[in-house]
Amino acid sequence: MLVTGNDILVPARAGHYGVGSFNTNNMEITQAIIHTAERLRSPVMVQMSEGAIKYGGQDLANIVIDLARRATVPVALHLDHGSSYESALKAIKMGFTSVMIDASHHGFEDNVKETKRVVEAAHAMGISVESELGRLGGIEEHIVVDEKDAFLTDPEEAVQFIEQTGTDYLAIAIGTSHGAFKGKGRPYIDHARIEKIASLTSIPLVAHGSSGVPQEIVERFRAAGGQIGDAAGIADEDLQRATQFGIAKVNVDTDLRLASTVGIREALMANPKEFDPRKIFGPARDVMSQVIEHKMRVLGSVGKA
Ligand SMILES: O=C(COP(=O)(O)O)N(O)CCCCO
Ligand code: NA
Ligand SMILES: [Zn+2]
Repeated sequence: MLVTGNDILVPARAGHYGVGSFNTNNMEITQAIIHTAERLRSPVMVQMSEGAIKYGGQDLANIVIDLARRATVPVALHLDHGSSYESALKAIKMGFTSVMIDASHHGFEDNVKETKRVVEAAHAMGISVESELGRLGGIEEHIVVDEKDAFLTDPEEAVQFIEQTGTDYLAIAIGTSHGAFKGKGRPYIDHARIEKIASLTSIPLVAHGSSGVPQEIVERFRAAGGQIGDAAGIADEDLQRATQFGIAKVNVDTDLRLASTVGIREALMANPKEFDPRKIFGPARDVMSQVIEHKMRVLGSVGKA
């Protein structure tokens, strides 16, 4: 069933488990996400970035909404990294049940102002809101935040921000970053900071940049002709620990990008004569399902629906 982000995340925070919020850009990714959630009896969030909306538009949103409506587990459709009030409202008009307004690149006051505006409008329409305080490293889609500007979320500021905006859930910067290169080897996750913020707040917390970049997938990517440098993601045990202490929504995009590309490359390498798209995109769906299953088990959301 199609539900709001709060319907999924409030129980997750209370139950000390995480729920994956997976980015989609086409039908096969959407099927892998929702069918795996149904098979494992797991709630799930499907998210589209502004780039995905540009790429697939209402066509893609309708695929998600229809699969979500027919799903036997709770599914929310979430706008990832909404960059403006207009973008958030447009997504709600498209049928999204959860929207992020990411004004984390502004100063505190402007972030509060921008976020508050979206919260008021979204709540008037029964839609949940995610906002962000603090800056991840890596590339935040439309913003390049290099190491020195990347700053982690201040716990006291988080309390103020939540009170002043009414945000339903809050993305915090705790050491993760977007993309396949999250740090030399194992990225540093500031667990003390997560636990401090969680002890001062009661709303679901969000971890961006939470792909694990499994080495097995990276090796298969290279073996099938892919080129990638020293890729590293968040360790399973770091993610497990974070979900025990307040992280309820966990964003995953890179793992699906790598998994789908592995499926496609392996299919084409195995049979150069193949040109049936079902034989090329089908394997992508299968590899993504395996990666999604692993993530749901790590987060503890299996059987929670
Ligand atoms: O936080 C994330 C996903 O992070 P990750 O790159 O670790 O999958 N997202 O918000 C997805 C969009 C960012 C570009 O990938
Ligand atoms: Na998001
Ligand atoms: Zn993100």
